[in-house]
Amino acid sequence: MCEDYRRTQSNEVALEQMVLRDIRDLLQSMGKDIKSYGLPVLVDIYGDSDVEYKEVTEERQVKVDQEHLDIFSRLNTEQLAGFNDIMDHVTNQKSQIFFVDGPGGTGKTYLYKALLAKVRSMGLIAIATATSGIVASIMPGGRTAHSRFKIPIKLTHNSMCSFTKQSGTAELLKQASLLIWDEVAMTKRQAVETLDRSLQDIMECALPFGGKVVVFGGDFRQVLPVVTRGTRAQITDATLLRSYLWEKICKIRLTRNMRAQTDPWFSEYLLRIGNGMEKTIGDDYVCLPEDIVITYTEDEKQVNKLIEDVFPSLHTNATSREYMSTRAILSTKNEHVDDLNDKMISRFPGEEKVYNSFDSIEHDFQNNYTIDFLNSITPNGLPPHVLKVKINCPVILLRNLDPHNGLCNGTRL
Ligand SMILES: Nc1ncnc2c1ncn2[C@@H]1O[C@H](COP(=O)(O)OP(=O)(O)OP(=O)(O)O)[C@@H](O)[C@H]1O
Repeated sequence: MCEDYRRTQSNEVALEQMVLRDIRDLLQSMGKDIKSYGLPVLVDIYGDSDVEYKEVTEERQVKVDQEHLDIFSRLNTEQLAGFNDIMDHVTNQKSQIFFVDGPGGTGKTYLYKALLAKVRSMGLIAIATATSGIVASIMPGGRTAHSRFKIPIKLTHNSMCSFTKQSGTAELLKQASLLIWDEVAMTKRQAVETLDRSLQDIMECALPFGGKVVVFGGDFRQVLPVVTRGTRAQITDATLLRSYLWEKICKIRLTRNMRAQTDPWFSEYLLRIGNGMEKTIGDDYVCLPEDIVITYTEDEKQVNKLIEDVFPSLHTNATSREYMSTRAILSTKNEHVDDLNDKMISRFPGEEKVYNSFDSIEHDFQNNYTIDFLNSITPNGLPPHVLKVKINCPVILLRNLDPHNGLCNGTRL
């Protein structure tokens, strides 16, 4: 960064300020504050107020795609009813919370895109958020809910979002006509309740979310909030379903699977599993139909068959974007993912580049953890000690590097 600026700026002090400004912008896009990192002081020539209202300017600059405006004419009956109801509340500034309830593939994201485009095309502010960075990046101007609303990591029954009433975030929220939060089923209800309290505070209005039109979406058949070592009852208790807000929410139900339209049997089968209606063995296991199963054997043969079925003729197709972006092997455990990655990368054509991580332990004066041991473990969210890559092989980010430009945890490149 510094070297880039050095070409046009020789004054060291000015150079340092330019780099600091860039770092501040990057951190701000991830909802963080440069002041927390002990860096040299940034002398802001524009003054603090300009910086704070950057959130509003940025939001107003989100482009409205014609393609997203055109979605309106393609909405199915259920989506259209939801769209009209929400837009009625937005245009008439009537306070309401909605929950778009639909199993995977019923067009929830499709509906949000239509709403965002419509509200923004009217010159109003619509805020798009999701619980995970990857889903947030699918919506134009999308950000994770935690970063956009500055929700604290540690939540209690009376916690508040960490923005002040005078901040740019507060100003943005005050001006917003519509707030969307997707994948809310994965979020602890305390996070949603924190936003409710904070909005009531900044709007000085005792209505839910300070009188805003808020659209939640998600699917309780999919992933639920993570409660470390939590029991089933504790996990259920952490969901929005158990919040005081739930009964105040207007539900919009989507039932028509738009993704699997060509395979109605599969979409109905998925729905039966999600609704707990498919026969189970023991408590949790469902019986998969034989034609979608590769029988397990101890040797490597079946894993190789799985790879060949999903990635046929890999050598000839490895450089095809269409081929690589339309297939994936999912696994429930990281150790299986590492194993599959190893096999896939050795099959992938091209020269292999190997990168090793540098691991060390702080304050381990007795040398309890040897380097070999550190190298042998792959903690959640970190790549393995030996990372092998090849030109054109897909990679998935494990960090939110630049969410504003779509580089989030989970982005596939
Ligand atoms: N009315 C529609 N007309 C045509 N295509 C649609 C319609 N609604 C949704 N789709 C398409 O169906 C697919 C699934 O939609 P979408 O991703 O919005 O579903 P979702 O409910 O958000 O799914 P998930 O819960 O898995 O994220 C997408 O490819 C989308 O473009």
